[in-house]
This record gives sequence, structure tokens and C-alpha cells, in this order.
Amino acid sequence: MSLKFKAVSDSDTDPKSPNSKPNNENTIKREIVDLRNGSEVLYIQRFFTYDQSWKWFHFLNNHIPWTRPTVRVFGRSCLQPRDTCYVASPGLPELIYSGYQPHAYSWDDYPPLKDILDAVHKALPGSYFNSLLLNRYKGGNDYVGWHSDDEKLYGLTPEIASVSFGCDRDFFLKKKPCKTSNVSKRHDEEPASKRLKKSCHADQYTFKLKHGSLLVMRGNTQRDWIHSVPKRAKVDTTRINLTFRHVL
Ligand SMILES: O=C(O)CCC(=O)C(=O)O
Ligand SMILES: [Fe+2]
Repeated sequence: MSLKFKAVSDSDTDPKSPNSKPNNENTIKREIVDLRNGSEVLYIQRFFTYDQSWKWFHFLNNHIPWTRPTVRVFGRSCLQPRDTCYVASPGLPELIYSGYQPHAYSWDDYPPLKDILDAVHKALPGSYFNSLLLNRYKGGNDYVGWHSDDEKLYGLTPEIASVSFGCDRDFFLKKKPCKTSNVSKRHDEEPASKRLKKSCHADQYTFKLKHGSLLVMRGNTQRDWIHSVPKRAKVDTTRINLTFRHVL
């Protein structure tokens, strides 16, 4: 089953609403997608107003010290297919992913990031984020491949809050292949290597991540699902994405 996530229609609210940031808490629409087995995604399409979101986009595009590091993927060195930057509270364990250890900048260096973080905290009572990975996709050739954010320093059930500014991009979520087959087929009918690749469920969800939106992945999502932002030939403008995380 491939399920296209239905976003709220454009007529629901005026995207150029003059509301202060974020959009009025009592009227913004929250969509929850139950991925089963304790995995869940929350999506708020118009979390920030249209105008405020463009102000932040331009600030981030011009002031964040973006880098495009060399990372290791399947044992090979390659240029990461997007720009990146890392911000973290002092004293946290260092983040290392794909053999790359980003420098941790301070929240104080970029005050608008603190405003965005405050808004996210306010919308998600009980949640606490102390680090932020920023991504900049400069066009449709920039992407993030299939992965889960399951680094040990985030704990067993990390919550990840993802804010998007700029051009819309597709965000895919796909169930991880099961380690053991639960179908009635006998295990000895095919080699183990083939069996391990088989997915229990063919579930895939597509979200169109809009300018000013907030998407939150929760529970077992990083354990049981992988996600990606694929290349898009027709996209030629920039998207900036902020993923807030809690380092234990
Ligand atoms: O750009 C996005 O929406 C996703 C980024 C992401 O998955 C990550 O930084 O781990
Ligand atoms: Fe991710």
C-alpha cells in the first residue's frame, strides 16, 4: 500500500494571513498519521505564517555558515548532496554521522533560531530539543537519501521536529525491511539474504513539506521507518530545513 498523505486544502486558511508567528495556536490544523506499532507523525502545514517564514528563510540563507562536507556512504567518500550546519547547547556529546563530525555552533550566534525553537517548544508541550541540524537544498539535485535518525545519542525513541522554509519538497517515509519474515512462505524456500530484504508491509507515505510547515516524527519511527527527500528534476529553487533533536 502506498499512501499519499492528504494535506489540508489551500482554501482552509489564507497563506498570507497577517497573524503573528507562529500561526494562531487555536486555529491551526494538526494532522496525525498513526504509523502503527508506536510510530507516529504529526504534520502542521501552516505552523508559521507565510511572511514570517520568508523572513526566516532569507535570514538563514544569508547568515548560517553553510558547509557541504565530505561524508562516507557505504565505505565511499562523497560530497554530501546538500549544505548543512549544526547548532547545539553546550556540554552535549558530539554528533558524528556518516563519518563526519560537524562543528557545533551556539544558539546565541543565531537568535532567530531561538525564536523558532521557542515556537516549536510551545506547540509541543513536554518536548525538549537541545540540538539542531540544518539542511539547505539548493535545487532539485540536492537531496537526502533513505536513512533513519537513530544515532545512539538520541536514545531509543527520539522525537524529531522538522521545520521547512522555501520551496516545497516531497518527504518520503517507508517501513524498514523486517528481519524475520511473517508470511506463511517457508523460510527455506529462498536464501536468507533475499528474505532479509523483504518488507513486511509495503507501506510508504508521502508528505509535501510546505513553506512554514512543521513535521514531527515520534515514538518508534526512527527504529521502524526510514525517510528521504528525493531529487526532483523540476525543482530549481532553494529549500531550508531545520531538524530539532534532543541529545541525551
Ligand atoms: O529535509 C528534510 O525534510 C529531512 C532532513 C533529514 O532527514 C535529516 O536531516 O535527518
Ligand atoms: Fe533524517
